[in-house]
Amino acid sequence: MARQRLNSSNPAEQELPKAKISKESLQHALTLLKYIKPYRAKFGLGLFFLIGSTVAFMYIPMEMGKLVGVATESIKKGDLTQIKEIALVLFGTLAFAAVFSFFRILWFVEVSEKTVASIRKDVYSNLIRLPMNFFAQSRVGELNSRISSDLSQIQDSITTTLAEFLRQSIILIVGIVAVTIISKELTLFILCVLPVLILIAIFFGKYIRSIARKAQDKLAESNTIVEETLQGIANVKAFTNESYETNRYTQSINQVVKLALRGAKFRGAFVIFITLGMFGAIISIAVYGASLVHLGKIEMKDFISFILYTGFVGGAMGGFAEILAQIQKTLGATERVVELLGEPSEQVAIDEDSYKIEHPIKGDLAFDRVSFYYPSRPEVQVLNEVSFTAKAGEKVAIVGPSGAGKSTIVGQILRFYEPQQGQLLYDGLPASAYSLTDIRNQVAIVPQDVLLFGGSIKENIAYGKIGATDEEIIQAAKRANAHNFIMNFPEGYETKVGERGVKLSGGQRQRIAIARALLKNPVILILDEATSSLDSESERLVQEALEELMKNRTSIIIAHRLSTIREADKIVVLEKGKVIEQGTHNELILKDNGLYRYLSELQLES
Ligand SMILES: Nc1ncnc2c1ncn2[C@@H]1O[C@H](COP(=O)(O)OP(=O)(O)OP(=O)(O)O)[C@@H](O)[C@H]1O
Repeated sequence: MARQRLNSSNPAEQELPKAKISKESLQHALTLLKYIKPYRAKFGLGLFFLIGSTVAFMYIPMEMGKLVGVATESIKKGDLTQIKEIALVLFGTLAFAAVFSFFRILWFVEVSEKTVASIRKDVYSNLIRLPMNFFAQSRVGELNSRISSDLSQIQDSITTTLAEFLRQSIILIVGIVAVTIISKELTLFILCVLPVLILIAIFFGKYIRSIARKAQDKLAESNTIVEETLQGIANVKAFTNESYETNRYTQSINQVVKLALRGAKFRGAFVIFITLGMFGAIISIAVYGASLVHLGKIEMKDFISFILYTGFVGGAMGGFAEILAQIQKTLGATERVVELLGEPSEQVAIDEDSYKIEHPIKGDLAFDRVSFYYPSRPEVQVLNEVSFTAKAGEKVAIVGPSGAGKSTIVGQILRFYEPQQGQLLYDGLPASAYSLTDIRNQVAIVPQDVLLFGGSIKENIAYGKIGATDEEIIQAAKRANAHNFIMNFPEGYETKVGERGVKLSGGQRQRIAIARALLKNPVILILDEATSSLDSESERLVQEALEELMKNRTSIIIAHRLSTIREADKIVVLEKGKVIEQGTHNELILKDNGLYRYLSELQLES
């Protein structure tokens, strides 16, 4: 019978959308079957043991009936031998079924774990190679939870749903055959009554579950209030909005209670239905059967077997609704996973060899009339015929108001997106002449917001060069002015950072990122200057480290503070995706009505 979620405080199960059972959805499911293939022998054995244990269980009612018959006779005869024999057979069957069930579970779980592990690995390695555009259009958190719930659903199906489907089918077929052999009359009677009652129970159950789900959703909503307000507690306090938030939470909780109480009424009614309807039906069958026994139409032992088989058949009929729902959910999950596996990925290598540079770049970079819009927003032309060059070893700054397209230029250099028109040239050759991996291996970025991964400082620096030696890491940290502050932590380079580790200041994080970039030793360096300013000591340390990093390589600096780029070999001024000025600081500052001059004056004033 369908599992019920009766109480609003039960943990919220993620309700996965169901898919129609169609040729297409079944084909998707078949695509994933290739992952089971390596374990098909174990899977086959599991199936065999499943059939074995189910058939054994189905034999028990027959023997139980016999036991009752023999018991009646033994009173007359005064002999217990037959009872003992049947008891032995019953316990033997139980033991057989138990051992078979053990192996069935063991093997099904092994097959499902290994199968889903290979699917997980493939999904992840495909996901991580998808183009940026995919991530721009999907919400990463949602994607993550979707994949994990979809894969759990598939795993559940291999372990449980499939087994249950087979088990219940066997029970249903064997059960109906058994009751028909015992008494056609009684079978006809139950086949008229049972399906109707079960259908009512299924619909009733569904309705109750939908109310429970609404209560769950409401509860989740109220939890969001708690989460949001605790995360933004400083805001709540600063605006003295404690009572406003308390009211909002109270209202939300009251709605949960209202829905839960409504659900309770239906649950109560459901219990009435089960008591009167279901048990009433069982009693009716028993009374009808007893009258048949009385009339000598069936024997007592067959009557007992009949009642037991009826129980099994009823259970199997009820169980099918849930199994069908699970199958539909699995087909939905399969469709989404197959879709994800089929997304075209970028041509990047993900094996160890991918770190070898096949086609070295000297460092000349040129934008040649590059026009670009994000595929998700084709109506906004973000770069409009952008052209500029950076010779090997030069420092080129890109400046411009917010939204001018500076970060988009960074994305272009890293080849996150293809321009719709124009091209990028590396050492005079079009970007298409290089593999993506080669370009990205020779470009490094020190971003505005430095993301540190959960792990040690050492691991975070080594991210610039996987497999770097301790000596190389320390050297990079020293050159990045990071060694001293790292050594001030009791655990030095082993200090844990990231979400669960120590919090590093903005300047410290930047120096870690600089060390990372130094270790990567790129030909082209992109500096996305942080907008938030650092205190002067920190600023000096970061600036020094950056100077060290920029030595002997082409540097593209996305500058927010114009004071830092006076020495640049070239400044490219961008406005609404167009290059409107370019030249050195001294050239641009002399331009009357020039945007650079205007922006410089604006910053000087502030
Ligand atoms: N992934 C994206 N998808 C769609 N549009 C985007 C995307 N990223 C940026 N844009 C849009 O492209 C334009 C340029 O953005 P970009 O981030 O390149 O500007 P920016 O000069 O770096 O701005 P800021 O100085 O504020 O960082 C903006 O209109 C922005 O809304």
